[in-house]
Amino acid sequence: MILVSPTADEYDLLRKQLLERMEAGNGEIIYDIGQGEDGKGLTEDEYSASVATLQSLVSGERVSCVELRRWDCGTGLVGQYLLRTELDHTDFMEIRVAVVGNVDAGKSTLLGVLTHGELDNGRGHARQRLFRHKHELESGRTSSVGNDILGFDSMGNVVNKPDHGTLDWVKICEKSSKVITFIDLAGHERYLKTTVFGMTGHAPDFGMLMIGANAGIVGMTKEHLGLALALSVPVFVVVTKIDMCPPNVLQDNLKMLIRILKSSGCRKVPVMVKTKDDVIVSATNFVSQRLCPIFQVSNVTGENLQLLTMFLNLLKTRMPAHDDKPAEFQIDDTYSVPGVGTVVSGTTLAGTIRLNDTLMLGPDALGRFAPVAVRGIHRKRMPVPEVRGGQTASFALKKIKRSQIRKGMVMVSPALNPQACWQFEGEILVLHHPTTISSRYQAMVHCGSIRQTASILSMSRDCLRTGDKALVRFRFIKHPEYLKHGQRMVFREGRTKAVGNVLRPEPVSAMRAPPTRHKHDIHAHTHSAQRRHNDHDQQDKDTDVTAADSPFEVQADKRGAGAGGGRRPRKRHDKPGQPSHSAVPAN
Ligand SMILES: Nc1nc2c(ncn2[C@@H]2O[C@H](COP(=O)(O)OP(=O)(O)OP(=O)(O)O)[C@@H](O)[C@H]2O)c(=O)[nH]1
Repeated sequence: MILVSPTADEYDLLRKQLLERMEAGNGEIIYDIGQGEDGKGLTEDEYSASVATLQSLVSGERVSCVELRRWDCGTGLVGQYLLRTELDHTDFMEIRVAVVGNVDAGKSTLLGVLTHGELDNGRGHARQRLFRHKHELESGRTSSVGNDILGFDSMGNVVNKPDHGTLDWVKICEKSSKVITFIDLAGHERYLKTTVFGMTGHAPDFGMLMIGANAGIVGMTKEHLGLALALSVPVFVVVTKIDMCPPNVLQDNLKMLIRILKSSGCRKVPVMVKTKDDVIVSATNFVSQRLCPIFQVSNVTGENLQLLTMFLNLLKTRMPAHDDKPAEFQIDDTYSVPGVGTVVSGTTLAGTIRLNDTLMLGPDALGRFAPVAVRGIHRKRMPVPEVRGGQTASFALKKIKRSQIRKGMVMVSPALNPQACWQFEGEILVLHHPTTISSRYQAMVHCGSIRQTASILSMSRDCLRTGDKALVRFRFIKHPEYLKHGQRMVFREGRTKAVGNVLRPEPVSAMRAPPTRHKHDIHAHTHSAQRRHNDHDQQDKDTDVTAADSPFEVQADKRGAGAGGGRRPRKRHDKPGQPSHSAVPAN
């Protein structure tokens, strides 16, 4: 009610609170009108007066104010407004969405339709623009991690305007207040390594799980959903091809989807998004990770695509900027650009990196870091003077060969005195393994943009089966890496999958030779870990997210199966994954 006719003091207080909220919300908030302390709505006049006050509060602040919805709550009018900062043309908010789902679910098609604003013909017309490799064009299958962008202005309008079928990224970024980067991950099992790399190395804020309406939950769908859950990436589902699916098949597949989402392995609250109100409610509650909005769309008729677009416009990044901390940038790709030289792309995990800053690049094969100057910065191909935590970028580097840089390396502030490690201790949970894992077992560690085989030196248990959790000491087999406590990791090889956290990197002196392989003792941890594990020493079945039947256990800790086989609810032990980015050629 205070918005209706505030006194001068109240007005100042409202303005102060609003600007604080805008800052805390990284330049964007949803403002409620009419829901006063008495719980009553407003009359028409009161509502208009409140909106006028709100507009006056943000005037002079370069903030857009757009009505999202207004409705009668039974006792009067209430409404919600999107307040978004109008950024200057070199800056924009950045949201990364990993696009996953089985082959032929329509991933590339949906991205083509969303970013080019032109519907598909059902025979692969829209996806043509997105393919990056010749063999993809021929087979229609995505094999590499691709990126596409969708820009929204401060009013929430899409700014993508293809010119003769091609999009000018710089123009999109200049006009945008918010840019959604879609990380199009391969759907085929053969490219699972790429998919996992995309999910860990490109730091998605959200996962968009695509399902073909008539195919339903097939192939890699569960695997991809499981991966997103394991990495604590909130997921929304887009069911495509509703134009060509018989209603009974669609209903059966939706039922199956809901059953899986609600199962003890997922513990999600599915929400069918059918109206604008559903979009606003789901978008505003989405970061909580519990909610799983489901959209049913057609890329051919365009049905419900406007709801999905509105949802994307309202998404907010999950990645804290930490821009007052020392700079940290993780490299997920390298390029050689004629006339520019070596270019690296990746994600700024913390701090602010400015043109001509000198950062420490490493670790090399001996674990060393070398100073390197940043000669050019691009965000989504647009030259910018600086990049902040949470943002992806490409840097042009001087006097360094591309061959000296590999994915997984970092560029960090010299103040961090970075150390590489050959070995580290992690706590892992085995999601699936056909038999048992023991010491010396080797598999690929994915951690941020690091992707390297590591072998198990020792474990807090003799062997590990599906569903087991343990402290494990790993050693990289090729070169040392830069790791940090708390980083999320995936350990996988074929159908074997484990997820966990890095607990203790073991830095080595940069110049010392790599340690020889020997079994290390981690008995100090063994007893307490063993005690914990005895608690939930349990069944080794159905942790496999690829299992075809019944609810699956993605988080796998199937401890606590009570009498009669019922499972008690359990706590997620996961923390949000470490961020990263999408490989964007700099020029
Ligand atoms: N009728 C109809 N066809 C669609 C729709 N969405 C996609 N398609 C068609 O489905 C086929 C597969 O779509 P893609 O976009 O290549 O599928 P994908 O998931 O990207 O496949 P991968 O890149 O191999 O992972 C294409 O022929 C599309 O034209 C839709 O909503 N309706």
